[in-house]
Order: sequence, then C-alpha cells, then structure tokens
Amino acid sequence: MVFIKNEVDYSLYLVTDSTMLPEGKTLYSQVEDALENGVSIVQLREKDAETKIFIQEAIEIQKLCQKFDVPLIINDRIDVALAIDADGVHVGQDDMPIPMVRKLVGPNKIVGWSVGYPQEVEQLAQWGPDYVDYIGIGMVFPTDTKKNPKKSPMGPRGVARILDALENHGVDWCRTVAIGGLHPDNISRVLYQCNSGNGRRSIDGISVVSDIMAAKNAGTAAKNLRDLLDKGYYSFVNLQLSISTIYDVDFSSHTKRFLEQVAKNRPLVQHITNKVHQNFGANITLALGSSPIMSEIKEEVNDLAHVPHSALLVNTGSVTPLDVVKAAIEAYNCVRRPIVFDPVGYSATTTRIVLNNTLLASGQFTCVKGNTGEILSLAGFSGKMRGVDAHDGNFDKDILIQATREVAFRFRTVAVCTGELDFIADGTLGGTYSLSDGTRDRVLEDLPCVVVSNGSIPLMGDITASGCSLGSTIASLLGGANSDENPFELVVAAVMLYKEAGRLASLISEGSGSFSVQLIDKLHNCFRSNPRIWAPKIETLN
Ligand SMILES: Nc1ncnc2c1ncn2[C@@H]1O[C@H](COP(=O)(O)OP(=O)(O)OP(=O)(O)O)[C@@H](O)[C@H]1O
Ligand SMILES: Cc1ncsc1CCO
Ligand SMILES: [Mg+2]
Repeated sequence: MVFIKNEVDYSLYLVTDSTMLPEGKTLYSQVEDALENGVSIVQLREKDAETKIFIQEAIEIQKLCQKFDVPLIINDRIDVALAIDADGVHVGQDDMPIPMVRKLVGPNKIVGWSVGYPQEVEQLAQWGPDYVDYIGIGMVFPTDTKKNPKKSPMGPRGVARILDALENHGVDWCRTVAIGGLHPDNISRVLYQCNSGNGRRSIDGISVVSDIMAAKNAGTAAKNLRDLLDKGYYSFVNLQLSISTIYDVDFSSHTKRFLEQVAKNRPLVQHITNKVHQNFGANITLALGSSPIMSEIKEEVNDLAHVPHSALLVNTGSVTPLDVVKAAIEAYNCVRRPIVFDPVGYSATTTRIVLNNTLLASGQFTCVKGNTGEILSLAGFSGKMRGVDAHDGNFDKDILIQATREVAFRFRTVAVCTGELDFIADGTLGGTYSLSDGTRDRVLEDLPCVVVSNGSIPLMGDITASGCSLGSTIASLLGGANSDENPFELVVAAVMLYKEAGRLASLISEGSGSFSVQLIDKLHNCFRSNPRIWAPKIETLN
C-alpha cells in the first residue's frame, strides 16, 4: 500500500511492546482491538525480539493494518521494513543516520525520527522535505517504557519549543506526534498546552504504548483515547471557560457578586506557601470570608481537594518537598478545582527555575501570578532576578503586556503581572484545542488583556508577602464562585479588590507596619461598610 504522505493520520499512534501484554492477550489481539477503536497508525517496536520472530510478527500485524487501511511503521530495523515492504520506518537519534535510511527505503516510505531538542530541528531544515516525514517529540513525561532514558522529561513546554523551532525554520512538511508518559489523565492537557507560539501549529497526534498494550481491554483503552482526541475541549476547572466579553463594564458590581458567593459558599483555600506568607495569608483569606488551611501533607490533599468549593494556592517562595506539591496539583486538577500558582523568585537561582518549571509542567493552573521580575523571566524576556522582589527597573508597559500575554498563552492560563499597574491576560482560549492547526490563528495579540490602575501605592510594595496574599485573594474568589462564573473575570475582580483595599489602607496608615493591619481591615470591610467607594480603573486592551 502506498500512503499519500500528507494524508497520513497520525492522531492516535500506537507503539507496540510485547513485554507488557496482560494475561490472555497477544500482540495480535491487542493491536486488532486497538485498530477497531480508532488507532490510526501502528509502529512495531520489539526491542528484544529475535529477527525471525520479529518478521513473523511483522507480517501478521501488516495484514491486520492493511485490513484497517492503517500504515505500519517498523522501529529501527530497516532490513525488516524492506523485507516485508512495510509502510515506513522509525529511527532514533542514535540509530542509522536519516540520509542513509532514506536512501535504503526510497522516496515513498514514511520515515520517522525521534527528536528531543530544538537544535535537532535545524538538521531537519537542512535536509529539507525529502527526508523525514514526521518526528516523535519526547519524552514528554517520565515513563517506565524506556528502560534507560537518555533525556529528561520536557513537559508540554518542551514540546511547544520544538513546535516553535519547526515554525522558525519553516519545516512545514514535517508532522509531529508527542510521546512519553501520555495517559488519559494528562492527554487533554498536553493537547491544550502544546502549540507553537505563533498559534499556527499544534501536534498532529499522540503516541502511546502501555495505555493500550498493557490494557486488559485494549479496545476500550483505544476508544477512550480516541474520544479525548476528538473532543477538542478541556474542562480543567469547574467554572465557565468561555471567553469573557464583559470585562469592560463596571467591575464593582461583579466584585460585589463574587464576594457574596464567597460568603455563601465559604471556599476552603489550601495554601502550600512560603513561611513568610503563612500567617498573613491566613488572615487575608479569613478577612474575605473564606477559610484558609495551611497544609503540606501528601496524605490529605485528596480529602481537601474534595471539599466543596476548594481551591489551591501553590507558592514556591520557600521550597516544599516536590512530591507533596505535585500530589496536590494532581488532586485539584483531578476534581477540576482551581489552582493559583505563584512562582516566587522564579529566576533568582537555577534551583528555583528547575523547581518552578517542574511544577508548571505537572498540571493545569487556572491562574499564574507573579511580580514583574517573575513574569518577565517566565515569559523568557529577561535575565536573572536578584531575589524574590520585583526588578528595580521601570519596564515599558508594552513589554509587560506582552510578557503577561506570553505567560497566559504558554500555560493556557489567566496570567497576572503585579506592580504599580497590574496586567491580566486570559490565555484559556475557552478551554479548546485542536490537532494540527494550532490555535486557529488566534495569536498573542488577540488574548483578552486588561490593565488595572489605582494610583501609586508604594506601601503595597513595602510589606512582605503582599503579592503572595494577592494569590490568597484570587484563590478565594475562584474557590468561592458559582460554576457559571468566568475565571478571567474572577481574577480581574480579585486584583481590583486587592488594589482598592491597598489604596484605602494606605490613606490611613502611618507606615508599613500599620499598613499590613489596615490592609486586612479594608479587605474585611470592603462592600460591607461602604460599597460606594471604588476607585480602581480598568483599561481594556481588546
Ligand atoms: N507602587 C505600587 N503601586 C500600587 N500598587 C502596588 C505597587 N507595588 C505593588 N503594588 C501591589 O502590591 C501587590 C504586590 O505586588 P508586588 O509586585 O510587590 O508583588 P511581589 O513582589 O510578588 O510581593 P511579595 O513577594 O512580597 O509577596 C500587588 O497587588 C500590586 O498591585
Ligand atoms: C521574603 C521571602 N522569601 C522567600 S518567600 C518571601 C516572601 C515574599 O515573596
Ligand atoms: Mg511574589
């Protein structure tokens, strides 16, 4: 069979492994069940099989694939692929060089290559369109399938970097599948987050091994994956993800409504936060009418996530054991409860960059909030931070807007950048994703974005953990909201409310000490004592 190359369907790419078959199942029966339920391409990968057995298996699987009109790719063994006239071959970086592979298999076969770094894309560009038809990008997450992995997991952001490299080098002929540790609990998120920065391309498919090969019912497993691919919508939080259009109206009425919901629903905000922030953050949370719980125990994250109107604040200011934070992120994502992430001192040290990146790769966040230094470095715009405080420099407003949008887009989140002006961008794209064609030409400049101002309030920067407590405020409003509210509007309201409390507190404070106390009072009394006082302004960028 000759497949028209740019019509090959890479969407659900099964890689076989006979070493993990469950009792009573064969390689043949698993592949057959998978093909019946939506697998669109098969790679025979039998690292330990002897040649004769491998060929026998290949011939059997080939007949099966032909029945379903699905291409069969052979891993590594060019000789086997040629001997049985398979549809293509897949080789890794340490296998036979691509030009030799192409010379041996001829122009019509599908050639796939494993790619782990953006630099490898330069090589693809040099070879041009006649060499590699698709690349397997990975590994995305840790996996047991690779015995001695040479690469460390790249996460969705690593995949996005490779998609960027493909775009930058004009490698438009090459299709992509993501591979490594992909399972039903993370596939929607990978599809949602893996896009090139220009919005023009997303991955063409996902590649799975164990989820199908080790499944007791490979048919159900394949069907489940097929449904995720076709769904096009990732409902990661129990709120209304449609794109908000009403953020340029009077926000004081929204804020009042959100605070009433907090009062009624009494959200429980789990804080995994730095030691400096703990007491202040707990008091700010209580002042708003929500309940804080400072908990860093792995055993209870599930119970806490299941409490009605739970929300999680992850603040990496003083470092909590990674496994605890990851377990908490997983637990809240699993029940679709909001998570606010505050990457404190993101680029101050290499340790912090690695830690924050690891956590950012481990889940889906409803909001990512940072000061200018954190957001600029997260967006890849600037060098090292000196510590946990924002940059001293006065940054151009346009640069901060761009950085905030970049973070929002990359992490598919509502991003907040704080300072005298606060910038908020909505990168959630209504929770939608699609294979291959990126974000359907929606680009950074299209993301809804607002700038919140309320005059200069230097005292807000003069107390420690004021940014951290904005995180508590955002988490309280997100947690307390009814499910028909929109996360972007909730975050905008939280930022405005906090800014206004800061302004009112600063009017009656003698210095930073009394300011801390007054800030708590003002949040406590907002909309209770004098609902008419509301000064913050909002500038809508689109
Ligand atoms: N000069 C200022 N004028 C008005 N508001 C400010 C000013 N500086 C900071 N803020 C407000 O104070 C809060 C904290 O912002 P900042 O950028 O200082 O955060 P941060 O550095 O993360 O704080 P921390 O790490 O101490 O918790 C935000 O709500 C921000 O809007
Ligand atoms: C001072 C400090 N150090 C680590 S976290 C933190 C709180 C403000 O970000
Ligand atoms: Mg901060």
